[in-house]
Amino acid sequence: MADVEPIERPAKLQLPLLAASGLIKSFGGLVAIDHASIEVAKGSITGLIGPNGAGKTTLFNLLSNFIHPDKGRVLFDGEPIHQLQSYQIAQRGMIRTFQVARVLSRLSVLENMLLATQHQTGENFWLTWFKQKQITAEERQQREQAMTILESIGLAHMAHEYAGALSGGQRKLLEIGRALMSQPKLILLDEPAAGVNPTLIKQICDRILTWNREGLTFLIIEHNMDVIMSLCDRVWVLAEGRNLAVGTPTEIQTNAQVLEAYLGQ
Ligand SMILES: Nc1ncnc2c1ncn2[C@@H]1O[C@H](COP(=O)(O)OP(=O)(O)OP(=O)(O)O)[C@@H](O)[C@H]1O
Repeated sequence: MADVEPIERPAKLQLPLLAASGLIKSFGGLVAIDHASIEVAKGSITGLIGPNGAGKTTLFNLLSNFIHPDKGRVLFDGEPIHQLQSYQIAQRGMIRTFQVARVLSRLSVLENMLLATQHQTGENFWLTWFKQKQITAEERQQREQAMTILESIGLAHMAHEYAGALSGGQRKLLEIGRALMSQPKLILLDEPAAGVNPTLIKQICDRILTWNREGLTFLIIEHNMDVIMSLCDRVWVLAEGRNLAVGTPTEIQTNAQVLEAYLGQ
């Protein structure tokens, strides 16, 4: 019998890492998300833009199940996620950050990083008794991982400072660093450049590009168009809760409807 070539499965490979369709979400009488869809290709840096109040953060909340849609569905890595809690979604590899970075000010920078670690043996009382050696090794490994990430985001020298001492931009970096601790597949970043000085914005963008080259996928909400232009492969535009356009940054930049939506504001 002739050798049989292994069958490739391009269909599976081409599945978007994150795909949402037909999403609707109302708050009282206000339809914040109105039949919106979005796809994030594996390995991409995808942008989500739109005028103020367009529904970007609400869409993020729906994608990560922080709030539940009235209608529509979200698939992460090919699986529906509507029945999962936010922490279970995080365990599957999708982590989000917030417009205002959520760091614990009274904990050190390093402690903030360690809070993010998942599946810790030390969380189980009995294992704590029987597996003391393993816990110590695990904690050491997590501290090393945290310090490596802090190094890469330029915060290693502040590891033992209170997180409350960080600037707004440094808090954003810490939040991204903390997201990396659980080795996600996809990070949803809500305005990583907002309120951050230009030097730090450049540093954040460089880091995002490096992590992306290492295999991490990003979906980014951002008002800073330079950031969108320099980072994104594909950009989705939302206006009044609806999909307005999707394309490359250059296509979006010259799209008449998009310009009108922004200027109309
Ligand atoms: N929990 C809520 N209750 C009531 N209305 C809400 C709620 N969350 C969002 N909205 C409304 O939904 C609409 C979309 O808000 P959202 O914050 O998603 O927009 P956005 O595109 O992220 O805006 P921005 O760029 O200004 O952050 C707005 O009109 C907002 O006031």
